Amino acid sequence: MTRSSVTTPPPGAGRLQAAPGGPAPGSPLGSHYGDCFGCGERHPTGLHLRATTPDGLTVVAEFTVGEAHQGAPGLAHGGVLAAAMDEVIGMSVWLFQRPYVTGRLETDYLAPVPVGTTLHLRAWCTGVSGRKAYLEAEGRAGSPDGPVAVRAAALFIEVGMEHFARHGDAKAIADEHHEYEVNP
Ligand SMILES: CCCCCCCCCC(=O)SCCNC(=O)CCNC(=O)[C@H](O)C(C)(C)COP(=O)(O)OP(=O)(O)OC[C@H]1O[C@@H](n2cnc3c(N)ncnc32)[C@H](O)[C@@H]1OP(=O)(O)O
Repeated sequence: MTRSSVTTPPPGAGRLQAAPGGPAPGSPLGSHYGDCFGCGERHPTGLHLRATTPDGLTVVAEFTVGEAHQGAPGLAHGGVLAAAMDEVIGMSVWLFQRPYVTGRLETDYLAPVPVGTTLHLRAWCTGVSGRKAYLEAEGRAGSPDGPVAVRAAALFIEVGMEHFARHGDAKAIADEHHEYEVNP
């Protein structure tokens, strides 16, 4: 991965620890919002990522490229592939058990991805320093051992739930996240 200094953990950064109350190894990770383009089951043309954590520390998911995801005819749009990277990395909020948002996302495209291809996605955390979490992801074509078609490195920033209430749809957040206190 060609990552920049912004997405490289600084010396002394901590490692991701399994959060108390976090998902057990083998658990499915739910959608954080039904209308999310990345994971929402209600989104008509979204990515419909379904994720699990094999070990409580990493996230794996699958995304099948559809007609609605094309850039060049018959091939996945690069922005859609970046969205898949963002989403599988973003699923790590379930491991942290705290809300984070993307601050920076860097993507390497290694091979074109035809419509109909299932990308096997994996995301892992490379370090945590204060509010900053450093994460990477890869998408392999066809199988978990297939060729790497896309890679990403990201800096995520921890926010409070009030971030979503203040800037977004406070009622939708409250409806889908009863376990959090939201103070718009
Ligand atoms: C309910 C759960 C929902 C989960 C959703 C997951 C969905 C998937 C992930 C997404 O797509 S999130 C949507 C896309 N991202 C955004 O909309 C974020 C927009 N940006 C912001 O809201 C703010 O810029 C942000 C919260 C990230 C930071 O603002 P703050 O005022 O809270 O913090 P600040 O600007 O002081 O930055 C904190 C630190 O992070 C650093 N930082 C922030 N953004 C950065 C950036 N882009 N590049 C490099 N460094 C960055 C910043 O330099 C600083 O470093 P230091 O502490 O060392 O000084």
